[in-house]
Amino acid sequence: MELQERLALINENLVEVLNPELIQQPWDEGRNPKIYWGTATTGKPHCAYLVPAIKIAQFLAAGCDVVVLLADIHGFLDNLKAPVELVEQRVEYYRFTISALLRAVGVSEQLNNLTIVQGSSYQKTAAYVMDVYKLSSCISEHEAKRAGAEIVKQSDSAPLSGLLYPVLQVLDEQYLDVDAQFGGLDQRKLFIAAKEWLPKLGYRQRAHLMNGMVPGINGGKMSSSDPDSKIDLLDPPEVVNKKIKKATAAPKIIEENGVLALVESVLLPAAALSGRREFRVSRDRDGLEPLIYTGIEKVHEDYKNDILTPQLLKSAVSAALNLLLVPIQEAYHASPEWQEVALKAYPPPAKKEKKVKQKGTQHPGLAMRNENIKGSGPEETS
Ligand SMILES: N[C@@H](Cc1ccc(O)cc1)C(=O)O
Repeated sequence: MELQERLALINENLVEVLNPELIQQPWDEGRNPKIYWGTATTGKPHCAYLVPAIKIAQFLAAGCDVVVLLADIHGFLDNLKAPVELVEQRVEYYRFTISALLRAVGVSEQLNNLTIVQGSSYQKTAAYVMDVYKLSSCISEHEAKRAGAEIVKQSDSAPLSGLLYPVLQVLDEQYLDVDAQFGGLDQRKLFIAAKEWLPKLGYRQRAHLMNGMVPGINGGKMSSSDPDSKIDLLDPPEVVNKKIKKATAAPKIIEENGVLALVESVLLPAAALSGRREFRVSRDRDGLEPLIYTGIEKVHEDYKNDILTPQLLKSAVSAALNLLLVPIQEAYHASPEWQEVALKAYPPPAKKEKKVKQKGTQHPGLAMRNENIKGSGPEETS
């Protein structure tokens, strides 16, 4: 592949790249650029994870070396989104899910230029920990807070660990020995911090590659705590169909349309990876020829003109998404280990006892017992 072709594949669908020259430089020096993507092992990965998975497939296809970081320590640094006692199971759940996800977009795990690394495997070494202390002493509390503002959950009584979160993420670039970090646009403040902070310890700056955020299927932010705003990778077809049917997709309006966003950032690029960039909308029910799209521009145009109606769009998106999820769900159902880890990593909420109406003085102490039952379920994560 020509260099220009490789760079085009790396940059496809990215919204911003900082220091792009650092991607090309390794090739000039006769080696492959090494790019990493990190994910904190918190809530169950959902459909939006298809976006980084597709980018990773493209980086590999362009001849880059890729590291996927399962950031387990980050999982609890951020407000205990993954409670400490569940962290190990969450990493295993992510390992199964991310591997299946990558296979679903055509990445073979046998590739020797793809490595999956668990954060705690090196983030507890003496050298790394010493660098955490050193870096913490050269940046201000304010800078650490600003760097994590869009990623770390903000609250009035935020734990100190939220300030360490960006420090560790920045050091990961050095310790994973990469040329670039890839992530969503929400990582931007942290990426800028990495550029500024690494040289303070005498380490080199890295390139940063950012993809746009995929809106939730309700048009707003995709949130793990609102099950209707996102589609779980293991949601069976009927659930996917139901969620998409309920999704916001105003006729003729392409802005904030989460269903159209799925076509643009997931379905078309995934189809391209499998060899044919095509999004097909069946119109059998109306006895018409299918609409076949090879790019998002025409999809938008037809949507604005109501040739592609919300109803047609939704059923085509459901069908294509379900097809993409088949291999992931097959892998899950074929793996008792994965199923077992799912239960341990995300224990079903403890059943709440039925609240009994207080009946005056005949039942003393009841109010207090009911108070104690409150909040006994496991942590909600996002
Ligand atoms: N900040 C990333 C996770 C991450 C953690 C550590 C890293 O080194 C890189 C990425 C997220 O929001 O999911």
